Amino acid sequence: MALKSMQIFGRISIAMPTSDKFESYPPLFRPNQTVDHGENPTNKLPKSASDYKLESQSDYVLPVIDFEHINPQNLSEVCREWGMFRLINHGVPDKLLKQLIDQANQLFSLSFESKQALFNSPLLYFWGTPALILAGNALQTDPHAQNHNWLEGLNVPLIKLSEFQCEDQLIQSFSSLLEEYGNHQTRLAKTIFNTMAEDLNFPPTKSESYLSPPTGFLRVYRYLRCPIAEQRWGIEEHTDSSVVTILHQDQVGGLQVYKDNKWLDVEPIHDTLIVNLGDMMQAMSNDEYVSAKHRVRVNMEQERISFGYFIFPGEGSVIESPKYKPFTFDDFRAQKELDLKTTGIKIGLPRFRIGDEQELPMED
Ligand SMILES: O=C(O)CCC(=O)C(=O)O
Ligand SMILES: [Fe+2]
Repeated sequence: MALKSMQIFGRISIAMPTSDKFESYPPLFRPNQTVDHGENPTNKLPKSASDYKLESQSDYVLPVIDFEHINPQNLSEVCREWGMFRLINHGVPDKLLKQLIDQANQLFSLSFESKQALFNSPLLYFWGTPALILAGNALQTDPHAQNHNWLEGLNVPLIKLSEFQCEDQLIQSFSSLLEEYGNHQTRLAKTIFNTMAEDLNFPPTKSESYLSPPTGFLRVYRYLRCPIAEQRWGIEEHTDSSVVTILHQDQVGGLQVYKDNKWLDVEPIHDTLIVNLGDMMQAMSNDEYVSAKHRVRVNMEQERISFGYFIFPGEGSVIESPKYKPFTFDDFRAQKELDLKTTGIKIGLPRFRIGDEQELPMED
């Protein structure tokens, strides 16, 4: 078998058979390679399986919202209680959902080197921790960082997709699917947001500037098989910074939501999407709605594909609600990036909530 020698991050060299099925993995995530992944005490998974299994299926079923018959009262309750729900009758064709997963699988199965060479703006390839990436601008994480998420992905700003042409047939076809999918996501996000805006009595000018379709972007993820799945996260616990996030996942599972002090599995159910509210929505609602805390587990046997759609307020739109100092999404993002750099964690809304400042870590 042909052997290929590779220099990883200028530090460690490994020999890898070219036909190795882990050739598609970023080197850091290949099994039996010599990088010491080390302990990760702060993010270590609890040992007890019951911690991440539903305690009682009947008490904790993720609420369902029927998009075709959206009931404002139901939606309002779910946004206040959970900040996450399952969306049915969403009108995104089943065929499109399947093709997206199939083609994403094909693309991610290419060798790591091909993926690095093939993907270019607006489909930016990354691996590791996406929280450190600016929307639309893939920034590589420190390869030696211990807290990297066990995934690779594509970051795709929708606004740049319509003019995109690529000679590679698979990428061209995938980007057309993403564009069609993105249009559906915008349609869904607008209706869901407008229903919430009515419940919260936003003035019409605020409603318009609080949700801006040109800011929408997609993340296509492949969570990788992980030999130390008990010690690593697909994505560690977080809240999204968006107004609204919409997720499409394959049948593998791994997404969990935090509710009433428990982590609950968000089971994959065919032909349903998962919607969660982000920090912007929580602030706009003056903390009446919840930005749902969630995380993704990895496993030893299977890769997992998911698609996230994220939408934000318009540029310069000032979020005003009694519990918060007025701020824009740009202010929020800049603060988040500063916090990540100086403290290693996202602090998020408490940075802007009146009265919370005293309790927060100081910036360097
Ligand atoms: O892959 C998933 O199911 C969730 C992804 C996620 O939480 C995120 O991208 O913020
Ligand atoms: Fe998320």
